[in-house]
Amino acid sequence: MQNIKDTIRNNSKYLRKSLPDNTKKLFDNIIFERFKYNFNISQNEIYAAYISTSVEVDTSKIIKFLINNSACVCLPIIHPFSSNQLIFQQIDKNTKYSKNNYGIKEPTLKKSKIITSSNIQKIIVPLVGYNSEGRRLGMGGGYYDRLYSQLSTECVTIGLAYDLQYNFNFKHDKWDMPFDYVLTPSKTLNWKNHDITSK
Ligand SMILES: Nc1nc2c(c(=O)[nH]1)N(C=O)[C@@H](CNc1ccc(C(=O)N[C@@H](CCC(=O)O)C(=O)O)cc1)CN2
Ligand SMILES: Nc1ncnc2c1ncn2[C@@H]1O[C@H](COP(=O)(O)OP(=O)(O)OP(=O)(O)O)[C@@H](O)[C@H]1O
Repeated sequence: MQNIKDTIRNNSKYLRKSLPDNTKKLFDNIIFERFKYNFNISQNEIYAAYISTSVEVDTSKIIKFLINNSACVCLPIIHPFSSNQLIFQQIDKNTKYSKNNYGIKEPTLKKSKIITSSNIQKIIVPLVGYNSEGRRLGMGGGYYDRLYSQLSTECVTIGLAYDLQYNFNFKHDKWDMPFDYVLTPSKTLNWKNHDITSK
């Protein structure tokens, strides 16, 4: 039997998929504008982002913007043997890419470019759903939950989402990643002083 979290996850995935292409493009642009408005990028600031799939908020403009503004940008790679762990790797114009087991594009592993997770200053995170307390529901692999305990306490967590990804019924587990910000087409949500006992 499916548990409640999986049912909510499937429902949010279904809603996310239902956005018409042109609406999605419009929303992605608004979220990009919101990102530029809310975050001042300093030179060499270490940003982690993700390469979006066709149903996720498009990150391509944000990544280009960060690079053009001299941030250090790193992207996740699924660890080749340590299960459900992510490695972050700095990208530049010479970076080669391959697809992981889920068919998601990621940088091809190059040891000299790995960034230690505790050095990430701001992290842009993919999500399936979020709740009113700013907790994240992901794809179900626990990748970002495990990562969270490796991040610095100063690291700013930023979710990018469509408004329909808000889920009133999602009762988070204690390990679910807390967001400092979630940017949606209609709002910039900000949770200050998260009451987190798991970190
Ligand atoms: N763009 C992006 N990159 C990411 C993540 C993400 O959510 N989005 N991840 C966040 O953790 C990690 C990959 N985690 C994943 C965990 C499970 C599935 C998965 O079950 N995929 C299904 C099909 C997708 C679906 O059901 O919609 C499959 O492969 O059968 C995919 C990715 C790392 N990179
Ligand atoms: N810090 C952790 N250490 C070990 N296991 C964990 C940790 N966090 C979560 N898990 C395990 O990972 C599994 C998936 O968790 P969950 O359903 O919350 O994933 P998710 O956040 O939706 O996925 P993802 O982060 O990959 O998008 C759960 O069975 C949970 O027990």
